[in-house]
Amino acid sequence: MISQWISANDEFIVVADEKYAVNTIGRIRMLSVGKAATAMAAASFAVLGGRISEALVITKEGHQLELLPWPVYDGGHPLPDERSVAAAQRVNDFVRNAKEEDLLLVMISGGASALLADLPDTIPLADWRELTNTLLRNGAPIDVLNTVRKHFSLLKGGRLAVLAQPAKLHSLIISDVPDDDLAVIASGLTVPDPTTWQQAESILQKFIGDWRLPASLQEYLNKGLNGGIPETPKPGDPAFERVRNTIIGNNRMALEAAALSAEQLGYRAIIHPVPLSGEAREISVQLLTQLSAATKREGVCYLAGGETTVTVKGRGKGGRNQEFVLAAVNHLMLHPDLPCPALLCAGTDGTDGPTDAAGASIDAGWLQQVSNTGPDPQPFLDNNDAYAFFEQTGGLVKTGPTLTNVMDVMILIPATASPEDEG
Ligand SMILES: O=C(O)[C@H](O)CO
Repeated sequence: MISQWISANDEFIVVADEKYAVNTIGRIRMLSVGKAATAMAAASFAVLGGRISEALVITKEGHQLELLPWPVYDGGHPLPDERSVAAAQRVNDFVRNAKEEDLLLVMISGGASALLADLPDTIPLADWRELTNTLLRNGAPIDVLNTVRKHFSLLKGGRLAVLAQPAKLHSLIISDVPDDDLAVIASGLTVPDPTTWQQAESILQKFIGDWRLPASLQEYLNKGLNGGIPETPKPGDPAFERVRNTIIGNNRMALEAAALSAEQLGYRAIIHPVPLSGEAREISVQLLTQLSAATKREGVCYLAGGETTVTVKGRGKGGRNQEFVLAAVNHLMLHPDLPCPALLCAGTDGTDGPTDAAGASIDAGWLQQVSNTGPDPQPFLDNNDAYAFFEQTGGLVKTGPTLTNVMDVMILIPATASPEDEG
């Protein structure tokens, strides 16, 4: 994707629809952050090579690529850790003190919000981790989570772009959020932020449940609400006049590529019209019921994308994709009259929750065997322990890090469907 969006000749560096005249720009510097950071950096290097005078790459552990000519640092994910604090400091040092003629290329992909813990001085990392964990476990969707992140931050919510002034800044962005909302992806590092302290407060009231905000966060919130901490920069802020943000990849592109593959295999591919969102176990059953009504269609492959959430009530291990498939298994076992489709649900980044699996998959043969020999999926579902269930039954999908990140993909082939070409 990068090579479609960046090109260079003796006169111009072209980034998306922006032409930067070589004789007017000084240094070209690059910051790449997120789960796709190393792949994006390597692809940019392939196009721009030595024209990039300096680069900083921040990614998740295990998402490294060898042979990058620049330093690559890890941050913690899904919960930020000390590495995320150091990474944020590095980013801060890297982008400030820019010169007017500099061009800062920023490669952004999902995961960056946790990889950078750009916390104000008064907020200890431990408090921040606890808050992030609580919001995640209580099923906060990404736009909600990132509204909070942007307000307790030194770089998010467009502040990185403000820090980089007066340089020209161009971000190329891979979206891993619903509707490709620029202000939500990676907490909108280079995008003006329409959200407010008041919204952050209502979200906290709604999503932290019985947990009490630690004093450091409560004090910071109160200060924000009372005007003691400036709001995030808003749309229309002149600081963004020299800033461009371009989305170069998203979930829809992955679904279209999957549809093409399915059609090459002889299926008729149908892309689900709405992105998946909501509680994984509920959406899974809704979709099964809806699509099983359509099982008379021969040779169909349904594809859906999006990102569900899990409200964690148990103590098990899993991720939203594994829980989605586990809920389907449970439903199918409770309704043996329903034909079992082939179903796969996985994160395109290769990681589902805090596990080493991308997701899970089942088919009729697998279900038959598990129905005969157990275990019963219900207790695993009650304990949010999808990983253990699929580990025992052989349903985990493991790809390892894919070095990209465009949310999740679900593939469902109804029981009666078969490819035109059996081969
Ligand atoms: O990093 C993040 O904020 C999420 O992956 C969404 O982009």
